[in-house]
Amino acid sequence: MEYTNTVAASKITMSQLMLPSHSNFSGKIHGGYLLSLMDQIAFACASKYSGCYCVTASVDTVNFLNPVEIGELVTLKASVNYVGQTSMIVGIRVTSQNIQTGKEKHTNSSYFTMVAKDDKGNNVAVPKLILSNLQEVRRFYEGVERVNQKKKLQDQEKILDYSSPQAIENLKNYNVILAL
Ligand SMILES: CCCCCCCCCCCCCCCC(=O)SCCNC(=O)CCNC(=O)[C@H](O)C(C)(C)COP(=O)(O)OP(=O)(O)OC[C@H]1O[C@@H](n2cnc3c(N)ncnc32)[C@H](O)[C@@H]1OP(=O)(O)O
Repeated sequence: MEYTNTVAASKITMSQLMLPSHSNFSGKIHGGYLLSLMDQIAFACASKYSGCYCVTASVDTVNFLNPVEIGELVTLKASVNYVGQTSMIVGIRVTSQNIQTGKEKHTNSSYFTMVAKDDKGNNVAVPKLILSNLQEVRRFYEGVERVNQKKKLQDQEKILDYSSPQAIENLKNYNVILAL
């Protein structure tokens, strides 16, 4: 029988009350703490989907859209959006709610690439992803695009000769002073 799983089966929601011990010097919740929560839910989501221990291979841009206050309830939602052979892209959305007023704000979103491992630490194949609706199809194609963009960026980094006369000349378009 084919080794499969659904997006729905990968879904996880996690909520946590923000305590004073999670705050930074300005009294807001520390961004690093939120990143750690995002890594935890990415791990849980990928492990739940694949049935394996998983490691974080990469974290895409994480924008901090709104500060989180002490006493707010932070909720993270995650699902597997894309699978390769051994990797999975987990989409994560973070919101924060003032419990007294009920007012909710979107604080972060990001995509974590997780890789499944076997007991010996070797990368291992993940289940084929069953896409059950058009939203899941859209998210899958967004994952395809992320993988392609990353490959393109890696190729460009290999091609760029930063010491070429053109590259040196081009620096005048930036806010830098060349002092070699
Ligand atoms: C025993 C039970 C205990 C339970 C206890 C629970 C504790 C619960 C605590 C929870 C807390 C959270 C826990 C989080 C888990 C960590 O925090 S893990 C720590 C941080 N991460 C690491 O240490 C990973 C270290 N790196 C590696 O292991 C390997 O380099 C990697 C990332 C798996 C890549 O494997 P590789 O063999 O070098 O490379 P390769 O075969 O080219 O790539 C394999 C796949 O990864 C993809 N990939 C590789 N690099 C990248 C990249 N940079 N970007 C995107 N994709 C990539 C490839 O495209 C490929 O995808 P597929 O085509 O197979 O789908």
